Amino acid sequence: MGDLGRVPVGIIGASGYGGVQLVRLLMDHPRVELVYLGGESSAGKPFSDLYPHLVNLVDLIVEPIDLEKIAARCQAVFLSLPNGLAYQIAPELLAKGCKVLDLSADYRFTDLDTYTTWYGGDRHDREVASTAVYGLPELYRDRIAQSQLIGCPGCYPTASLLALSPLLKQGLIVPDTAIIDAKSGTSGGGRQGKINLLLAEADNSLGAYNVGRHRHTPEIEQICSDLAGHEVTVQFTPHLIPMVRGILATVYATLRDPGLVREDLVTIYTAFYRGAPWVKVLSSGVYPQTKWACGNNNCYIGVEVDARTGRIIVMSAIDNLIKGQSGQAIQCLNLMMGWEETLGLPQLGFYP
Ligand SMILES: NC(=O)C1=CN([C@@H]2O[C@H](COP(=O)(O)OP(=O)(O)OC[C@H]3O[C@@H](n4cnc5c(N)ncnc54)[C@H](OP(=O)(O)O)[C@@H]3O)[C@@H](O)[C@H]2O)C=CC1
Ligand SMILES: CC(=O)N[C@@H](CCC(=O)OP(=O)(O)O)C(=O)O
Repeated sequence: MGDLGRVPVGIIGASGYGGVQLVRLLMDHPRVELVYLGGESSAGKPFSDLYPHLVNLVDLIVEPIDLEKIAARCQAVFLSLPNGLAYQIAPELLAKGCKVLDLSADYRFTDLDTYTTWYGGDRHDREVASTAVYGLPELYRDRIAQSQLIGCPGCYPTASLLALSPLLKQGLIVPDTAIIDAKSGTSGGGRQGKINLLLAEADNSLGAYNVGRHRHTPEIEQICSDLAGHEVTVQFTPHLIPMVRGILATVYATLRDPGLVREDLVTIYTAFYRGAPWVKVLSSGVYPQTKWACGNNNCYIGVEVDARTGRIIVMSAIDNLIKGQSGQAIQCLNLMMGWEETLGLPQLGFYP
């Protein structure tokens, strides 16, 4: 234990966008002491050299990844690494008594064959992986609280699943009619240099990518199937949009009962998310903007019914780096530690 009952926590992969967002949120968390930041190419550098605006605020130096030392110092460890690394690290940390929150895809799948089909690799950690819980608190709050290993959801799945869950759980839509049209800011691609994320490429441009084959599709389908109680397929199309932060997912599906109107759906969504402090169901006729979610841990949801086509349209807006990543992981840590689910997380962001 650190001082004054604070829990010592570390981040492996602190230099990336997810890592620095975790640093910023954990710095202000009242029950956490940030004691370790780890990395590969950034190891040895003061963290404030990587992010100079944090000078005098974060005085930690990025350290090499030595699991023995990390486990001796940390009670909980966030892994904010590219896919395929967490499963080489998490088993040892867990064996040494750490709680592990992985932000990559490594522990999101109940079926590891699905994982290897989409992500490759050779999983030797099947027993450990079977103990992981999908870190979407709005759906798996109790299981997260009991777990030592959390596979935090991807950013697109978070926005998509929060939009779809009430419909699937209550059998309100015709199976397999869900279409997810989602748009992400460029920070979703991380801080590594990628050509499509250059300003000259992304600015003034909007386009789809990985159409019909994005790796978040099986992740979304896994949770949809769990909610519906039968296999569900979805049509998911991601787009890169010229902004830095935020995701807007617009979800279309055919209603089983064409008599349902917008007000019915608002009532259903409001009831479903009662007790979920980070989901804001908007009033009838109000649709979310990504700007509202920017810098906070909220997911804003607006619903509409088109009586002409018999379809429901649900719009869901999050900050990909907070509710879609670091904030959600901290929400899970809060549950694992038995703290308030809202502790240390921002209610307000940048919007006036
Ligand atoms: N960006 C987003 O909106 C979201 C991202 N995610 C997931 O979160 C994870 C982190 O994403 P993000 O922060 O965007 O990624 P970045 O590319 O910004 O950062 C990657 C981090 O991983 C570290 N790293 C890379 N290779 C290695 C290695 N071989 N060994 C050890 N450390 C390594 C880097 O450290 P160093 O600089 O020291 O080399 C860096 O800190 C990914 O799995 C991503 O898919 C999930 C939801 C949303
Ligand atoms: C804009 C952009 O490039 N977004 C990323 C999604 C980031 C993410 O959530 O990825 P993980 O599932 O690996 O955690 C992408 O489409 O690959």
